[in-house]
Formats: sequence, structure tokens, C-alpha cells
Amino acid sequence: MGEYYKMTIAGCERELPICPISDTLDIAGFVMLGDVEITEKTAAALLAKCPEHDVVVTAETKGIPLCYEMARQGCRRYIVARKSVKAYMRNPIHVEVKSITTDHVQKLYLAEDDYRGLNGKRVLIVDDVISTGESLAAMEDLVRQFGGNIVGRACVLAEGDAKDREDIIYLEPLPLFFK
Ligand SMILES: O=P(O)(O)OC[C@H]1O[C@H](OP(=O)(O)OP(=O)(O)O)[C@H](O)[C@@H]1O
Ligand SMILES: Nc1ncnc2[nH]cnc12
Repeated sequence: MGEYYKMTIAGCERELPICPISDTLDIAGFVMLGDVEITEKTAAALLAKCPEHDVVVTAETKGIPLCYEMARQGCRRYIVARKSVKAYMRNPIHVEVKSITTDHVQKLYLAEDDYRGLNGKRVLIVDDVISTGESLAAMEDLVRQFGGNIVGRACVLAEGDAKDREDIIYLEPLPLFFK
């Protein structure tokens, strides 16, 4: 049995597995995919803290259920920046991103059908975890390129440097574990 970090998130008790991500660093892995209770409760708790908005934007993958649920309970519109281009995505635009969990540079894409709707809209950017803030910065870049007005940045757990940022709305802090 590995080690766990116990915490309560929006009233839900969870044990997050401690996982190595480099020779010097471990993270408590938070995955809300498959967890309906935490998705519904964190979406409601975050919406209560967020400013009014027209659309919620997230990045594939683990932010998707939260983003959908916040839109379902709130503004009814959400956009997902994808990590690869599919044949059905017209005129995709991309930015580059390297998050704490990946050792290579990834790309985030928006297709024309997504970005056409962003101009002049009040955009709330959400993710399950914000850590280095690189994924957030990449989403901000995409949204701004298409005229979106970023009114808020929100996540369930703020980890590492993100915990100290006053412009990020979050529910709970999450420590990094240095070896
Ligand atoms: O602030 P950062 O250092 O950018 O880290 C945060 C990002 O890392 C995780 O995604 P990940 O890159 O692991 O991809 P996944 O959601 O596709 O699993 C998380 O869901 C955020 O999107
Ligand atoms: N603690 C964490 N769990 C899952 N994904 C993450 N991305 C960045 N930090 C993370």
C-alpha cells in the first residue's frame, strides 16, 4: 500500500495517493474524473465564490467534468481547449503549455466553432488543480487572442505557487511533497 494525503474537499472526505512526478518531488494526485459527488459539490461551492460570467473555459482532460458541471449549474455554456486536433475541428489555433505533471511541451487547441463565440464574452477559466499556473496562462492566452474578457480564474485545489496567488479562486490548498 502506498501513502495517502487525507483531506476534505467541499464536504467530501478523500484520500489522495502520493505519486512521484520527478526525482525530487511527489504530488497528492487529485482526479475528479469518475467522482460525481465531488464534481457536483465542488462546482456549487466554486460558483458561489466566482464573479458573473457568460462562459466557462477549461483545458482537456481532468478539468472537463468540473467545467461542465459549473456550466450546467450556472451559465449553461462551456468550452474545452483540446490537447490534440481532431478531423472535425475547423481552423484550430494552438498555444504551447508545460504543466507540472508532464515533462514535455503540450499544445492546447481551440477550433473555430469554439473561439468564434468568445469575442466580448465574460470568461471564467477553471481547472481541477492549478500548480505552476502554466496551463492557466496558456488558456488565458487562447481566450485573449479571441477577444474574451477574463473575469475569473478558479480551481478546486491550488497547489504550490498557485496557493499564494490572489487572483486565483480556490476551495482548498494542496501541498507539494519535496523528497
Ligand atoms: O498549473 P499546472 O502546472 O499547469 O498544472 C495544472 C494542470 O495539470 C493537470 O493537468 P495535466 O497536465 O496533468 O493533464 P490531464 O488533465 O490531461 O491529465 C491539471 O488538470 C491542470 O490542467
Ligand atoms: N496534485 C495534482 N493532482 C492531479 N493533477 C495535478 N496537476 C497538478 N497538480 C496535480
